[in-house]
Amino acid sequence: MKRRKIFHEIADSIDEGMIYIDKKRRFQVFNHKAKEITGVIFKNAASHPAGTVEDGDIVIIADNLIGNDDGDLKPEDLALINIKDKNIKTGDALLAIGVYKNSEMKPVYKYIRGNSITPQFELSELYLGFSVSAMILAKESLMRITVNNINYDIMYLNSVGHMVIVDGKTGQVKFFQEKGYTVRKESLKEVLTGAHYLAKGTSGNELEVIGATIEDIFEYNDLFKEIDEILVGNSGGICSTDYELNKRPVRCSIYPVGNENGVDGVVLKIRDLSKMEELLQDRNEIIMEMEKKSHNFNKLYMDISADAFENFVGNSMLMKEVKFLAYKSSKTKFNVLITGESGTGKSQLAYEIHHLYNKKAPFVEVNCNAIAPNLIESELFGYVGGAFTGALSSGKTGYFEQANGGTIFLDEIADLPMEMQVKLLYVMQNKVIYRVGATKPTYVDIRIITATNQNLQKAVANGTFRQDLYYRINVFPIHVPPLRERKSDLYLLINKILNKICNRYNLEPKLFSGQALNKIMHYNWPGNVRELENVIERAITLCDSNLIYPEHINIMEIQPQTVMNFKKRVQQAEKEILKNALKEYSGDKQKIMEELGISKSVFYDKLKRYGIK
Ligand SMILES: Nc1ncnc2c1ncn2[C@@H]1O[C@H](COP(=O)(O)OP(=O)(O)OP(=O)(O)O)[C@@H](O)[C@H]1O
Repeated sequence: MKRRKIFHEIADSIDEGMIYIDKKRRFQVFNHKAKEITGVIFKNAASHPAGTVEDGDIVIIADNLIGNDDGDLKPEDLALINIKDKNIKTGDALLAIGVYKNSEMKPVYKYIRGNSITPQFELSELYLGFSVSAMILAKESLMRITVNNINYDIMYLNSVGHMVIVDGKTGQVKFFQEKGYTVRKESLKEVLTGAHYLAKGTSGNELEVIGATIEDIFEYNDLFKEIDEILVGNSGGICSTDYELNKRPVRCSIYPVGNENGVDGVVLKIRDLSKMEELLQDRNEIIMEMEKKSHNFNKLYMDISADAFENFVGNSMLMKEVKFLAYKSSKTKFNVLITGESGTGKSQLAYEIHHLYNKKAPFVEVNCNAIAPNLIESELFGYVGGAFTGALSSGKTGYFEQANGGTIFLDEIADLPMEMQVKLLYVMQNKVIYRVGATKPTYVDIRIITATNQNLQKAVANGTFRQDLYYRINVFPIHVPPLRERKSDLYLLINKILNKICNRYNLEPKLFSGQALNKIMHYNWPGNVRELENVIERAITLCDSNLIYPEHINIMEIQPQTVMNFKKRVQQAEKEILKNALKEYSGDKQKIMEELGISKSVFYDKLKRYGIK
């Protein structure tokens, strides 16, 4: 017994969260630091005794996203403080002061659609003689409720419902929200609807965790799934992996304890990552540092300047090879053929080659597949005035002339019609073009880069692509490998794309939470960088704060595009649009129908078909 007490005291003296879970999934050790990190106990000076909300108490609420991280609060629940406003919707941000279960006392409140919240959203009142205010500081991710000049702050990552209860007669603060409300079962909704809350700041009323099971204390999530795997011997433990616990970011290491007969339990070590944004920032900087070093390495061996390929990231061996070839080809005017699956970065690479060669010269990109066959000649080579019915009398410059002195990039070259293939070959051999209807040639000085996701050799064998043209364009072939063959590039790509999209939409920089990053890194990306880009763009649109969570990453629905027929793709896009609209307009169906311009019957039919609730 004595030994056990000493052991607990030692555990409490460690400045790192330490928990031991036995084979029956019960907590046997839960040291002081772990209790602090998970919110079982508090370090704050402020305190209040245990109790419940009572009629006549003043309730002050700050909630940045009704229905999220507040115990699933519904706008109707606000009737408990006499707010019966049908315009308040789930997803709104709300500040409110009212008296509990008193239909005489007028509440004061304001609300705003959650996604349009201002940097400082504030409500201040002299309410029943007490000076009270509530505010949401979105930039600082801070909610502050002030009662008689004392601040009750709560930081949030994504969203949280903050509440302070004041005794209506004495003005004493009876309850304030703190981190760890989930383990203590003290969400805004639970306490507002009468749940008993524990004391804070006094040791007598501490939540009892020793002997409790995982589910008694926490919401089951990926961390506990991993622990269960280790307990049954399916996994050997993990080191420094980021998870969420109580909606708080934590970094965990899990070690199995046991002998040759099996696992007896696990030791879980946790570190608070509330300052995770800083950590992620640090991590990004380290990666960038490594990237720079690696560029320097390249410089030594390949003479590639440090800022080359700024927008074409990838440090895997395969990508180094691609960059090396691209760099070499940029030093010459050879025709380059870039092959690779759809969305792997062929167009981007073509631009990089051009840019390295001469960034001031024109770069004209043409998708051979996107121009109607009867227009392709006049689009590529232009025409003289009156060349055909409907032609401009002044004539028109074609893409080749526009690219004169620079690069023309012919994407999807395999789709160039046969008769145009002959003309292209002529241009390549003679460096001249003929505008449609012209009798005199125009000289052009152009580098031609072509790309395809098809097998051109096969096309030659099938007779759909000219062999002589194939040899002409294929002087310098570069193959861009699919993502599945260069997984180590994922991290760099994710960060590059994230910054690119935030810049494009003029958004504050965003970061991935540890689990979000895990999710995106562990998905088996088939081959497509564009697909990755789409997922990141969607996650950015769905995420309201500057941290992206796993639920914003919709990858289970992605299917390799090549095996999806047209109808399926349309259905997937429809489903996506509906889900995003429901989120954006907080479920306001009337508004969504108006915005999307669809009738009620079509709207409900599609909701039903796609199983959207
Ligand atoms: N290595 C990379 N670094 C940064 N961004 C990349 C990289 N590769 C691709 N991208 C981005 O992914 C998207 C798709 O790339 P791109 O359009 O170049 O693919 P593609 O192979 O030409 O596609 P397709 O020919 O099938 O239309 C682009 O937005 C591009 O900027």
